[in-house]
Amino acid sequence: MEPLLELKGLTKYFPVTGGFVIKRQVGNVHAVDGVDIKVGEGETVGLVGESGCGKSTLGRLAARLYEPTFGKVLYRGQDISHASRRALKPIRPEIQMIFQDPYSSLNPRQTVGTIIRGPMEINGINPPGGHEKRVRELLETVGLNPEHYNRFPHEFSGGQRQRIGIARALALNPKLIIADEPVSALDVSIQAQVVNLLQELQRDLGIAFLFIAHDLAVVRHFSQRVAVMYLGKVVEVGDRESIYERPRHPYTHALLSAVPEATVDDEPRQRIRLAGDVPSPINPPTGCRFRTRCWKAQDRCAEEVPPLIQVAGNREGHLTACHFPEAPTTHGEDVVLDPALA
Ligand SMILES: Nc1ncnc2c1ncn2[C@@H]1O[C@H](COP(=O)(O)OP(=O)(O)OP(=O)(O)O)[C@@H](O)[C@H]1O
Repeated sequence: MEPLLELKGLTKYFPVTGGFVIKRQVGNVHAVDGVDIKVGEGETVGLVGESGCGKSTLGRLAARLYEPTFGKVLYRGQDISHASRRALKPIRPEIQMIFQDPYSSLNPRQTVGTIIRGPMEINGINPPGGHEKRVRELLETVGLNPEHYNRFPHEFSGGQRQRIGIARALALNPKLIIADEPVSALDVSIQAQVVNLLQELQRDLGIAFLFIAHDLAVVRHFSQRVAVMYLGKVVEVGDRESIYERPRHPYTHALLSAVPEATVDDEPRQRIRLAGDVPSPINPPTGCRFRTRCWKAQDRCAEEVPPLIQVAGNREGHLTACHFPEAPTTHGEDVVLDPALA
């Protein structure tokens, strides 16, 4: 079946300018570099990686808030990579974004009712029974009291404000929500409640999600598939079990080692401390971008970009971009060990 969203070789460079008097371009920030991701109808794909690896840029490209430098954004098979504002108009309501900081994305001078009905009014949507009735229904859907229609954002807690942002995104009956770190700013106890709400929306309304987070623990229960990003590239992607139980990329291992409950063969993972800092995306390392921090790196890693492929021992659909992947764990019966890797 055709995916709802397909990103093909998606690339975004931001120009870096220099010079005091005459500004000229001296380089590029390689924020997103040749990313392929598919999101099926009603599916949740988690996108994880450290700060600065390009997750937000990718989310904005997918929502076509940014225009790609190279590559394609296909929505229901239609190439919208360079579509004009007018051509995007009918698609915009179907792709909504929710952001990390609910407070800054809500106008403090508007009531909750005005905030949530705004997108319907702008898009000329007149629900049966009127806007107010629909807003009250949406407040209920996201677990808020419909009687709070006339309240202002400052009267709500952080978690409740994120629910207001979610209700506003739902007002246009989206098919895809790009959630950019939607729970990172919330207390840990509140995070689970908001993730549960998103999960209910996915189940009850069939909404697909591209769920962006910096740690693997948050996306674990919610995502059917997970893509791991490092310095502008996807280094590993696969279904949830493959990523959490049989990770092959050293970077995925390092990220998982920071998740307290993650285990391999019921043994807790040893914490992996990565050497050095993430290199600059202005001048990323040649070959494999992770090699400067990788304990397995060899000469080949500096010379050849590892393709994102199904390396020996991976299950169908589990792709890894590494010349020297970690051995698959013996966790599952169906893992075929490559003698060269065992
Ligand atoms: N508008 C811009 N102009 C120039 N550089 C940018 C712009 N937006 C992002 N970048 C750079 O692109 C790289 C990727 O940024 P991005 O915000 O996409 O990463 P991220 O993984 O979402 O990080 P975070 O979790 O901290 O938001 C960073 O080096 C960032 O500084």
